[in-house]
Amino acid sequence: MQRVIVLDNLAQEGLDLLAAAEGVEYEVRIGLKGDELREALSQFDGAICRSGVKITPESLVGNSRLKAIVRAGVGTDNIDKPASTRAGVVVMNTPAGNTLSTAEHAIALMLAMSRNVAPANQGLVEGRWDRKKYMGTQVAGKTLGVVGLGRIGLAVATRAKALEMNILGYDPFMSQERAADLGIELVATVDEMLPDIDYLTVHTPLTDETRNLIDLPQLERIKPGARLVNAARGGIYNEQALIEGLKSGKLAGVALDVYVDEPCTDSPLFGMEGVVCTPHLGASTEEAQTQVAVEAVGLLTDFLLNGQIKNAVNVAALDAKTLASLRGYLDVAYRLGRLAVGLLPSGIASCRLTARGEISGKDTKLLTSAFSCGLLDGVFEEEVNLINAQMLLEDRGIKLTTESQSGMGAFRSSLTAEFESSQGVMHKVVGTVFGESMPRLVALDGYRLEAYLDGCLLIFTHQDVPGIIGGVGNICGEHGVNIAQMAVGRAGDHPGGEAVGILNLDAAPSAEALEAVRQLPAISSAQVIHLPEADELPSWLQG
Ligand SMILES: NC(=O)c1ccc[n+]([C@@H]2O[C@H](COP(=O)([O-])OP(=O)(O)OC[C@H]3O[C@@H](n4cnc5c(N)ncnc54)[C@H](O)[C@@H]3O)[C@@H](O)[C@H]2O)c1
Ligand SMILES: O=C(O)CC[C@@H](O)C(=O)O
Repeated sequence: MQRVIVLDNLAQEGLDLLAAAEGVEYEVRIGLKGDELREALSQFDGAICRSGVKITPESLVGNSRLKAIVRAGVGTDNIDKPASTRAGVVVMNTPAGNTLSTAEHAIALMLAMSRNVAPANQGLVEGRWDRKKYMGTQVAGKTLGVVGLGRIGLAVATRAKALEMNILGYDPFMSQERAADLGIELVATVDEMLPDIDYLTVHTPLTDETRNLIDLPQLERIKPGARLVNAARGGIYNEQALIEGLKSGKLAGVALDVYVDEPCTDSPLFGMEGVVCTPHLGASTEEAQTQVAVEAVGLLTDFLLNGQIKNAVNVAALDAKTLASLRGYLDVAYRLGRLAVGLLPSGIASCRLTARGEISGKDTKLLTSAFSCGLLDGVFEEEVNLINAQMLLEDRGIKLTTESQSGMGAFRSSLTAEFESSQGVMHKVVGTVFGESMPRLVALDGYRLEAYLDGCLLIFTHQDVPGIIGGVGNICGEHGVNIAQMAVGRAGDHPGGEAVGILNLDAAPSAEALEAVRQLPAISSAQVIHLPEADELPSWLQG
């Protein structure tokens, strides 16, 4: 049973879907923080939240169960993404469900601010008929600056055009042509638009570039009497600068839905003339909440039940079809990682994974992650998976590079892993898939062979002389160890040189048997490496 925790208010339609999902059970626990949140998260496989709960690094400490957090909404700034990735937790969001509602809210704030809707209403509530006091301003014919022309920014621009406003836009990821098609005049910097705008609205995420995008220096440049709207994220406008801009008269109005610290119930901006504020209501419509809740539940159940990753913000997308088509090679990559650790048990400093043939056109990042999982499995208390493996490898300073070569070589597809210890000991192994799903080792340190890539492997190097296989086979027989398959490989086509042998054994040989193999004349080294059987594979590899 997959257990899901709902950490913020979620529309009933989403909860109904969770209740109906087979193999899933859920609990709603709102308002958690600190130790309570950490303990709760450790008992669930998936979590759904909005912007209320804060998923901090501390809240994920020691958590080996949680696999995914889905944000029912756009902004994931309340979820620590690096900490989630490190903990192997995929973070997904529902980016489109609340676009129109938020755009409408930005427009509503702009109009309410222009026509003094909030104070005029308050005047009536207090018994005043103040028709002179609340002289407004018309938006038609005015210029609106839109910073951030993504989903919401464009929806705001379209609506503002319908209100007969002129639109100046700024977004480094928008082309002149596309902007012109939408009737937006694109400018090269925010500074450039400031002297020309009557209204400004921002629709970017809060990042290092957008934090304090509008501060005192920008207010110097802005057209006197400008009105500012923020329904994106608190902090894009510097709140202190807004206060000073209003006090000096440089700004005629400010409309905010979002704040630096939320919840925010006490701000010097509240009650100032020209200011209208709402408590983060952009997405608070029945339509938006139903849509994001339904989408969030779909994303989480698809992931927990089928391994499908969509709308992830900390890892690449992974649909069920890609996962199925790659499963055989993910398995080989994982096993080559395990084999690498077996061959270099004292530690690996760097490795290179090369995908050859048909597989080179597939998602090599995923193959690299699977190989990294093989390298690190069992090293940490937490589960290592496709989400966190590469980051954990980087944390430990292990260099891993990936290459793709479209040429096929001897196999339609193969994966080559080369790895080196910090003492300079190197190995090179090549794996492929036989049939649909049979992982095979087809080369070891330049020796061509064909060995199973699972269970117990007895690997020995020897002089290529008669009697070696017989000698090793006799020792196994004497010690009651059954040989499932054997493979020998020589470096070139000529006998008599160095060779390698691999026996796939049904059980691990005793230390005594291994020592007896080592003592055979012409054997130069022998070691036993355990690779996982099908039922020992990590959950993400089990189909
Ligand atoms: N008030 C609410 O309830 C509410 C609801 C939904 C979304 N939001 C917020 O609205 C914002 C926009 O959401 P969206 O769905 O449109 O996101 P989006 O990803 O579709 O668009 C963001 C745009 O910002 C642009 N951008 C990034 N950095 C920029 C920069 N330095 N300067 C200019 N443009 C930059 C990007 O190129 C992108 O086009 C987000 O911060 C989101 O969290 C708020
Ligand atoms: O959950 C909410 O209501 C806030 C939504 C909004 O800030 C978002 O980023 O999607």
